[in-house]
Amino acid sequence: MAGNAPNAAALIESAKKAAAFQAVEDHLSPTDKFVGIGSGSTVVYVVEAIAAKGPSFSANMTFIPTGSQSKGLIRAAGLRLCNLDERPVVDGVSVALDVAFDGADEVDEDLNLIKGGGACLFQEKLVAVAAKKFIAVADSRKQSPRLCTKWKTIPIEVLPLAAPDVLNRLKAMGSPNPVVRSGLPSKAGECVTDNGMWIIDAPFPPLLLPKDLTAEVDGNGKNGAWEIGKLAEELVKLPGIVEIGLFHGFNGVQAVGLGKEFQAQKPVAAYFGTPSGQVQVQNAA
Ligand SMILES: O=C[C@H](O)[C@H](O)[C@H](O)COP(=O)(O)O
Repeated sequence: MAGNAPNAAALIESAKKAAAFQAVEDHLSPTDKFVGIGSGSTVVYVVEAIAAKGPSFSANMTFIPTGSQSKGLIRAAGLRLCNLDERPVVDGVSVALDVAFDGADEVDEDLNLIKGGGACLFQEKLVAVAAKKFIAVADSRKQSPRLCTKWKTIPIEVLPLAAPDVLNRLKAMGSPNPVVRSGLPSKAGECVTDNGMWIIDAPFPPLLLPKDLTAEVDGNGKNGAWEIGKLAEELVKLPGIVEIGLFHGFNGVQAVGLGKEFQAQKPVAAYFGTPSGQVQVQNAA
């Protein structure tokens, strides 16, 4: 019955769905109050999984979006919506999200992420760092030993006015051909983000982890090889860059020990659906 075999696109969709449903099952507790909902095609299944639990499960939950797509998903599912800046303040601090779920374009072996393939990286990072626990959901094509191996560019959100200078600076840092992302085929001209900014896609050679550094390789880009943390540090210093699609550093659980709550960009776990229907879970060490 080869004619009835699911095609590759259908297998990818079912892989995303399996990852999302398993992640929600494992990490959304009935007692959670504030839940971050990311952007992209995999997160659609996160919302589906939450809705499938029935209205009583989420009756006491409030959902925080990462952009207009995410807002629409929350509304369409009949879930309670609250913008990031509108959540309650307790003792002078906005309450932390109990958990946030989001997709990823590439995930390395230390759970660093590239995000922004759908131009939503800025609000996604704000929501991720506001969460005690961040969970990535994806299909297994996104798994990679080092970032910029499969997804070869870093999405960078920039002020449109600054784009020409940022492009020049990125070239000077060793990015061979950074480009402003086009809005085509759906929009003529540049891709404009939910924040009114543009996206630059900057290619870099595969990014090193701290453990890759040696006396010969210091990861500062001089030989074309950047270590993630060093590159991120240089990029965010560039005037005109609003945010970068590298999610790196430490996760929410480690952040508590470091006294750096609201600064954790990395997930505590990534869920990858495979075309064979399995879900592989990559937990933080
Ligand atoms: O800007 C978009 C987001 O970072 C997405 O979460 C990311 O691109 C992954 O999207 P998808 O689940 O469609 O692969």
